[in-house]
Amino acid sequence: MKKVGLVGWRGMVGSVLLRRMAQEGDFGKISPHYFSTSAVGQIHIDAQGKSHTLRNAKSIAQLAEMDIVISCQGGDYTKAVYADLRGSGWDGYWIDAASAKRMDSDSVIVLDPVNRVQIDGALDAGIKNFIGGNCSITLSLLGLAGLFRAGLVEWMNVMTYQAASGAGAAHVRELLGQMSQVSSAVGAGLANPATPVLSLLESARRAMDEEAFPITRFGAPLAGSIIPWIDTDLGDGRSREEWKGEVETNKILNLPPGTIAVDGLCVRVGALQSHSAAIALQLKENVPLGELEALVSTAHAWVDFVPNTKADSMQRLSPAAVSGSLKVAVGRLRRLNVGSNLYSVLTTGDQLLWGAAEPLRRMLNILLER
Ligand SMILES: NC(=O)C1=CN([C@@H]2O[C@H](COP(=O)(O)OP(=O)(O)OC[C@H]3O[C@@H](n4cnc5c(N)ncnc54)[C@H](OP(=O)(O)O)[C@@H]3O)[C@@H](O)[C@H]2O)C=CC1
Ligand SMILES: N[C@@H](CC(=O)OP(=O)(O)O)C(=O)O
Repeated sequence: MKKVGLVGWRGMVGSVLLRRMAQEGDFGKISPHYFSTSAVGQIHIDAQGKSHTLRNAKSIAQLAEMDIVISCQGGDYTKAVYADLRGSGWDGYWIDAASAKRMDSDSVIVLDPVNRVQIDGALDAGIKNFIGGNCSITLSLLGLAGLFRAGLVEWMNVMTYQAASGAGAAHVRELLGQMSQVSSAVGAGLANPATPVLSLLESARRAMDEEAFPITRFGAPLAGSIIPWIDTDLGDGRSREEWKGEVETNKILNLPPGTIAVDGLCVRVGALQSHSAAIALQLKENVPLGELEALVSTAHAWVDFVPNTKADSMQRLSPAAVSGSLKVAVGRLRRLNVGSNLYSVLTTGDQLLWGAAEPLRRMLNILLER
């Protein structure tokens, strides 16, 4: 059995990955080795009740014993160990959720319902690094796979609504802490139906302005607000999250850089789990809505096509409707009245599942099946 080193399994993406691997019986196919950056030597009891001594995620020698390493630890970790691990002569497979190696020429971004051919070609060519894509891009490509496959998309304007959990475990705690402080501030007034709503809003605003309001992680209030910047400032007006849109889309689709133009604003919202994107799609030709719907909904098993009605959209097309499932909901498909062959669409999916853990889990299985 292949020795598989699991790094970052305590984090959100890592925990979801382990849960999915247990659900799908993947642990029966591998010899798992649990690594840690913070609790080396401690005992971990896995989902099967088996006990493991945590190995040192910073030890190149211990990592080099693995046939496959799956890291959900983050980009700083990848930057700290990857080069030394390869430098030590290690020839194993590196599967990673972080962005650090995504755009390197010796890696493939994995999203097998969209680019399985490319993954197989890369394996045949001896590529050893398989990296999960950015969660927003992954979910949009998965939702619109049928349109890309048909070669219909000329450009996309992607405006995201990204959940707090996209930023990591500590950020989720901070958002819940913010919600809790706002809730405490309005609690008594809310209980009294006679309290004027403007006074409730003022109490909430005052709580958000207080010095004790927790904003260490996000840098600004998110509960009751939005944060219109995700990841670093590239200095040209774009955030790094926005830059990823075009470069990753074209790399995933195996197209020369810039073939499909992608741009838009990435915005953090107070959703807890699941990223959404409102997309303006410029198609190369005029396609009847029914045909677009058929292309989108039959692309693969995970698309949930939502008819463009108020009732369906409210019930099925939201983070609340899809969180915790592998469904990628696609709806609000209609023509936009501001140009020709221009359409709107909204995608939403769980960024911890299809947006992060599931492509890695499936890549592991692709390796095990070869
Ligand atoms: N969150 C998401 O939706 C997505 C994340 N990614 C990428 O995946 C990687 C991991 O992200 P994510 O899982 O969100 O990161 P987390 O912050 O949840 O976890 C990363 C590591 O932080 C350490 N950690 C510190 N405090 C805690 C805590 N309270 N609870 C759990 N872990 C803690 C753990 O390491 P240790 O046990 O060694 O201390 C853990 O492995 C990143 O590169 C991210 O960019 C990609 C797509 C989507
Ligand atoms: N940056 C994304 C999540 C993520 O980790 O993306 P990436 O793997 O591209 O850094 C978010 O905060 O929602």
